[in-house]
Amino acid sequence: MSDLLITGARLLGGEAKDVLVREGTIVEVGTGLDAPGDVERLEADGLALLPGFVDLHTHLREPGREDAETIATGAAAAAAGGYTAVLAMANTSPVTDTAEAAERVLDLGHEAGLVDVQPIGAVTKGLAGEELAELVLMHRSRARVRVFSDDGRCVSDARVMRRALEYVRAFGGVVSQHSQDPDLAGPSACCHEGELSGRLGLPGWPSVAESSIIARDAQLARHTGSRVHVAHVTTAEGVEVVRWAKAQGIDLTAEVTPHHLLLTQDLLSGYDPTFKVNPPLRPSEDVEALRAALADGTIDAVATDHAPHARHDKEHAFVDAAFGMLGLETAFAVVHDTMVRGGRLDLATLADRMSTAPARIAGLSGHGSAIEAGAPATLVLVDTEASQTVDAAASKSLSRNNPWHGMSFTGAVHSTILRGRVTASLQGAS
Ligand SMILES: NC(=O)N[C@@H](CC(=O)O)C(=O)O
Ligand SMILES: [Zn+2]
Ligand SMILES: [Zn+2]
Repeated sequence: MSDLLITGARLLGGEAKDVLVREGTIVEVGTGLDAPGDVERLEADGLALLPGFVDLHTHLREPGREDAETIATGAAAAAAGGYTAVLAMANTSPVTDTAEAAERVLDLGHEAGLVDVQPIGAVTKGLAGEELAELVLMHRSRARVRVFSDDGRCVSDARVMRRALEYVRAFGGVVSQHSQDPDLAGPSACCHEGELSGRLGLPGWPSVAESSIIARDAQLARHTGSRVHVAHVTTAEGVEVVRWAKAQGIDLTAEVTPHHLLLTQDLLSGYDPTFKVNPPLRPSEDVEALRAALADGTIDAVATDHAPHARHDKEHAFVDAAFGMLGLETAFAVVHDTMVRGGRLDLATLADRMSTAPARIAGLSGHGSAIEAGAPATLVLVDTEASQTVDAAASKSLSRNNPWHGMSFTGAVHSTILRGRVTASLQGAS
């Protein structure tokens, strides 16, 4: 591998520096650096250099639904979005509930070679919510699984959740919970419960279905001395419970999606299934609470919940369409435009929320590191001035359920670098 010299990049949006990379590792950060011999140059004047993004919540559809996404196409979308690692949710077919299944996902990620694909293990066998999956064997496998989730479904049985937390505590694992009390918000609930759901005649999904599960899980985390991560928090009530739990010293972290940071429930009035997602889009007061919580650190991380779906699963009447939207390629633009240009976050804090914090939550080494000599060259260059209009047809994803199509944002990923290798660039992957 040739050396790589990145010149003139603003580190975390601050001072301009040159970064010299050898054998995938940063060897020098300074000014006026030069490298003799075989060196690939990346002129980064005016661009900002951040640690590569880490997505705690990605749905790749392999195995089982390779018509919607494969590990290779999802990895390409991730690299285009500035990601250097993604955690692949377990709700595939078959479910990632064994050591072999987890190793298979890991190996397919290696073959694709564009981002580190770290499998998430199911909490329960077949996501059925009853019998625990092979948590310890998945952890001991080559995949070293540390994050477990039945995402798509809530681990609603408190006894099962308690036992899962006891098991993962032994090796520093974490349970990522899809917080949706199925008795309060059943499988057809698809619109925030309120005046709008009544007017549209759509089954309601009340905020308390989220906040009550977060509260219960916080209590279980305290009781077991274990760790819970709240997937896709979407409501002001949910944020309030997360804030309370942290104030008690409970080991709990939370993530928010780009779509819940920007889009609101009003988009549902046209019954366009592109905007059908679980949990549903919420009113603007919730969006405001989520932005404030991400800014003040109550919410630790941004996670995409990238959820590709084939046309024939999405193009139905609203109530019958699949839940979920694409997110990997647009996450930085949406978060930058909403939070950084919105004056709520600086670039260094964005890097924490999109890289350092998620890497820490997932226990993923080699990602989210400080940009200094000795660290892996796992980085993203972003252009904070570039404006772009999203074109669904240009996506690397196999699916087209893109709620951002036609929208314009300021902020774009310029190049993604995984251990010294450019995995995506504005000009296409090299
Ligand atoms: N978010 C979604 O709307 N859908 C996810 C499942 C999930 O994250 O709950 C999916 O797998 O399609
Ligand atoms: Zn979910
Ligand atoms: Zn999900």
